[in-house]
Amino acid sequence: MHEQMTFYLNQIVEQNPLINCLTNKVTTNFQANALLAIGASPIMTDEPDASPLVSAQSQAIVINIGSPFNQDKMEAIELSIKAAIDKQIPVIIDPVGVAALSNRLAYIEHLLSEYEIAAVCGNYSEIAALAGAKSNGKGVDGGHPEGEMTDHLLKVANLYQTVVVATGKTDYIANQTAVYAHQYGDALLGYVTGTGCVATTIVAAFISQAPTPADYLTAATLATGFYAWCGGRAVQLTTGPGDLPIHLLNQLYEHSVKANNKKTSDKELTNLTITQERMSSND
Ligand SMILES: Nc1ncnc2c1ncn2[C@@H]1O[C@H](COP(=O)(O)OP(=O)(O)OP(=O)(O)O)[C@@H](O)[C@H]1O
Ligand SMILES: Cc1ncsc1CCO
Repeated sequence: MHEQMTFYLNQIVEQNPLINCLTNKVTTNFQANALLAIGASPIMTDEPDASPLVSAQSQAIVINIGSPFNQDKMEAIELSIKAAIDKQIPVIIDPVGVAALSNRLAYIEHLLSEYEIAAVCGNYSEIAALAGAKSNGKGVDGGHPEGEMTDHLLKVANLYQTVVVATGKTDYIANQTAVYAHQYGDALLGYVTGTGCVATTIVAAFISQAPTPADYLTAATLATGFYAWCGGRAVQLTTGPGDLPIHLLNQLYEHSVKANNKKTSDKELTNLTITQERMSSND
């Protein structure tokens, strides 16, 4: 696990992957800074003319339908997805707001059905909504959906043949056959907007360095583990939500770019382990 984590973190720092984020106006700056902190290269485009061109040159693209979500954005999204898939560039979707708004749910279901999506990353309510469960979400918040989260993840993974990430108290990561889980985060992360959107961009950076699509599950599992682990450590250094993003960005940087520059093994990271939660929907 530690070797794989080091592989992905070093790859990101050394390859400096371009990650095009078609994202929302609330969290765009936080996402860009988090990508820079781990050694990736962010670009935020959501114009129908520019975005597909940038997507075709990127190493991964992020589709986040948080506000604005309008005709221009939808056009940019579909053209970008087509441009990326044409070049086998992974597409990662953050289904913001699908638990609260039926038109967004229908749109994300359309994207997942129509295109080969590398991963879909949302909070509990968003993933439950995609699984057709009663999600109890409010606005863009996570909430406590009915049913078992692992069932919801496996259902979405099987419906759309994709990797699924659900963030919350426990982060779950699944494909059609297995679910992984860890609890490295901290509830304080829920008091800062965009910590889930940032999680998705970190997943995109890791997936951009996956040797093959068969490695997307591992990449997403390592990404969420690394991110939540940095989040948990950041919380220990904060006095509240105000300075949490500062410490989170510092931790992301400390254990990626800075560790890579030192060329010595990051001993603190060796404590990070992630276990398999269950095998398939029949278990
Ligand atoms: N109760 C909790 N305990 C521990 N960690 C948590 C908790 N809630 C969220 N997290 C962590 O916070 C991060 C963001 O997850 P969350 O589910 O809050 O995202 P989100 O609702 O999509 O956020 P946003 O929409 O603001 O971007 C994840 O890394 C997750 O592990
Ligand atoms: C608060 C908010 N509203 C639309 S997008 C967004 C960022 C968190 O999802």
